Amino acid sequence: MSGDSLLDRALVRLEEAAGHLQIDQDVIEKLKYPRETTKTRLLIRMDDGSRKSFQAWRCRYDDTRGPTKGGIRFHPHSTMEEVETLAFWMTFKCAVMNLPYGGGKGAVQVDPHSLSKSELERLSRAYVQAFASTIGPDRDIPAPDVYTNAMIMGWMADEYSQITGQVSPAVITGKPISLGGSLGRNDATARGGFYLVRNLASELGLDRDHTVAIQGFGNAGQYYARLAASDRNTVIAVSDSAGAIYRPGGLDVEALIAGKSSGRRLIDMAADQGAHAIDAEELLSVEADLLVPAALEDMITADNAARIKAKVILELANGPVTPGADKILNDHGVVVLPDILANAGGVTVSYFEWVQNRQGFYWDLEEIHSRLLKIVEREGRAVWSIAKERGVSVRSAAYIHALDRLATAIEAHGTQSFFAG
Ligand SMILES: NC(=O)c1ccc[n+]([C@@H]2O[C@H](COP(=O)([O-])OP(=O)(O)OC[C@H]3O[C@@H](n4cnc5c(N)ncnc54)[C@H](O)[C@@H]3O)[C@@H](O)[C@H]2O)c1
Repeated sequence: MSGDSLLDRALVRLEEAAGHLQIDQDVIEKLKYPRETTKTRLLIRMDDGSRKSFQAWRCRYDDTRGPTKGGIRFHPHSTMEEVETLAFWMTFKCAVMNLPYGGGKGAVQVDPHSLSKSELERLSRAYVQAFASTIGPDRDIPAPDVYTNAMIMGWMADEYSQITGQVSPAVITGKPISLGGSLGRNDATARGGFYLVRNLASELGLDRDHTVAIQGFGNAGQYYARLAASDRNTVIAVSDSAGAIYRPGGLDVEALIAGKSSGRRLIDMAADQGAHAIDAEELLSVEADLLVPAALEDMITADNAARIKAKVILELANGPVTPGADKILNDHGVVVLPDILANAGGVTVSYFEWVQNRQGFYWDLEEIHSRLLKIVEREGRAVWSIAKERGVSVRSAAYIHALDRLATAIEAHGTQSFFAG
């Protein structure tokens, strides 16, 4: 665990948490490595008749607490190590929320924007053909991640049903509503984070009308902006991959969302909003009470952490703060609400989708929201109490909470597998 890869850095959190619990070394040994990672190349026919192949992976990191669960990412820079790290985080995220799942993740190394819609469909179906015996409603349940969406999940569910000869909507979550998707999945990640902040607001020192800066204006970022604005918070800065805009008096969130859906970049909307276009990096250091990273990993590092002025960071993205940055933020009194808790609303509503598919009875939106609220408040409070009682960061507390559950489950499974091989 001495290296500096993404997975090494993720494992630092495991070691830290283990130091606070009386845990058998066997448990740590089991959680240090993925259970299985399958790598393959997907060969598809392109529209011009040529054939092209793409590297693809599926990792089932740990299934002690239930079938593995985690999204599929389509990204040109995806690597096996990234997939395994994301699967590790999913293992802990499901445990923090007490969902009956282990952690998994998948990816295809592709720039999906370079494919036509029919090429994208062939690639999505090829993924399921390749991993048909890995995934399954009781084995491994994918979902959307960066650059994948409900349409892709619909194609994948359909392909799986054709292969197995059965309608199996519970094999995948994040599907279109017409194919068994759940109400409330679209904004679930942002909503979970929003409920967490609202519930802990007085402990965090955030007033009702606090100011917010959001890095990344995709699914998670846009929905967070909308929820925050509707609760009288003021969204003062937002960024996408092209740059950031800042208006101390507040931005018109709905106009920005409408502009993004018609393909405009945020910086092109600065003038309409009376906002300044600023460098993407500058967004991190604006005078906002709450900073919401909602883009990609490793955005807040030891190089820029000291410039952050926010009191609280809500990690809607996975892994946006490096361990080096964590230390600086901690020293500066910035509270980080960690990804495995802050963005777990998405997997929680995915869990609701799976439950509804299996029972064949569908809930209304009010029921989804109230069940999500209950789980976020229960686990958020539990994590906060651990942080206060033990005098540790909220991140360490979330890992301690999750590791305790994982260790109990690993021990409950018994030791037979230790002797089998
Ligand atoms: N969508 C979910 O349900 C969900 C659930 C859990 C975690 N997450 C995590 O949230 C993050 C965002 O996911 P998403 O679904 O919103 O993705 P998305 O693709 O919809 O949006 C990503 C956004 O980040 C922006 N971006 C990329 N690079 C940037 C940079 N350098 N600076 C500023 N902005 C940049 C993009 O322009 C885009 O606006 C990821 O880390 C993902 O793993 C998402």
